[in-house]
Amino acid sequence: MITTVGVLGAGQMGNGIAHVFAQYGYRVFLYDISEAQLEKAVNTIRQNLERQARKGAIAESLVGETVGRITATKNMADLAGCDFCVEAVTEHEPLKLDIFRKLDEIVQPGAILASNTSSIPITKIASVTKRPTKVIGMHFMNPVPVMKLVEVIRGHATSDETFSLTAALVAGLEKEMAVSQDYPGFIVNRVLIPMINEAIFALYEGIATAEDIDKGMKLGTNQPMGPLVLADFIGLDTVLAIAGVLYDGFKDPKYRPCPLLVKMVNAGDLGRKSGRGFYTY
Ligand SMILES: NC(=O)c1ccc[n+]([C@@H]2O[C@H](COP(=O)([O-])OP(=O)(O)OC[C@H]3O[C@@H](n4cnc5c(N)ncnc54)[C@H](O)[C@@H]3O)[C@@H](O)[C@H]2O)c1
Repeated sequence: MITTVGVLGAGQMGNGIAHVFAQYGYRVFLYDISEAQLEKAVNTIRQNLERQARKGAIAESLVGETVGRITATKNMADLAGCDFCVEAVTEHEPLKLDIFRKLDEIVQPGAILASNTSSIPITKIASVTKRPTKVIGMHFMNPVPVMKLVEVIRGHATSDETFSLTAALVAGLEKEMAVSQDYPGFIVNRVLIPMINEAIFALYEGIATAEDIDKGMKLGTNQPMGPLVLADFIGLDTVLAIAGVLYDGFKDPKYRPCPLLVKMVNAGDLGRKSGRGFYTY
């Protein structure tokens, strides 16, 4: 039975994943290398729960109870007793492989190790562990407490048991699952990132302003937000990393990241999280 969950990475996804598991009664260990990120994550979770309570979505008493189930830690060894771990550190393959190598050594052998990666092959992540049958992709959408979908990705070795337990966990969090095979970008980012990248090309080539590109796509195709606003929301470093995985994975020039995206990431304009991207925050 899964009662204790480890979440690795306390950024925008990690805090949302910790929030949802804790809200549904799981004991959560939230790990990050950065003290500041851990502090920010716990504050964000509290504020988001308070907002949910104000809207009447959850009982007032759940705020303290939920936050109380989360232990923030800079020590990965605290995750040793977890039954299930979800990794949500920066989208950088060597970093993820390193984290999974360590996690595999630390966490009890029966535990499932999931990755929230947007695009890095689950099969490759699983290959650095001694438990590839227990490694799976569990790709939450941003913001996690709000978005209904979890994309579940089966690596080459993922067992039926691991898949069933993960599927049950998704249902228990009252989310919907879309199942993908393990190919670059899975389902959502295979379709989404080329659209965002094309919107950035449209801006780069002077076809229209950012505002008009977003207005065109928002009102013209009935999307809740335009692709450049969405890119700022996701984080331009993450968008670039996913575009790079698609480009490398398929070796097809149609996935080449727009030079403007590369330049903005080099400049540190990462979108909402840095205060500036295609828009200023
Ligand atoms: N942003 C999105 O919309 C979105 C959506 C779905 C999935 N994802 C995926 O979720 C993951 C995290 O993305 P994010 O948007 O939360 O990024 P983020 O930049 O907000 O957070 C990343 C966190 O990882 C931490 N970190 C970096 N190196 C670490 C290490 N060695 N050990 C522990 N923690 C470390 C950082 O301190 C930071 O808190 C990525 O794989 C990304 O592709 C992102």
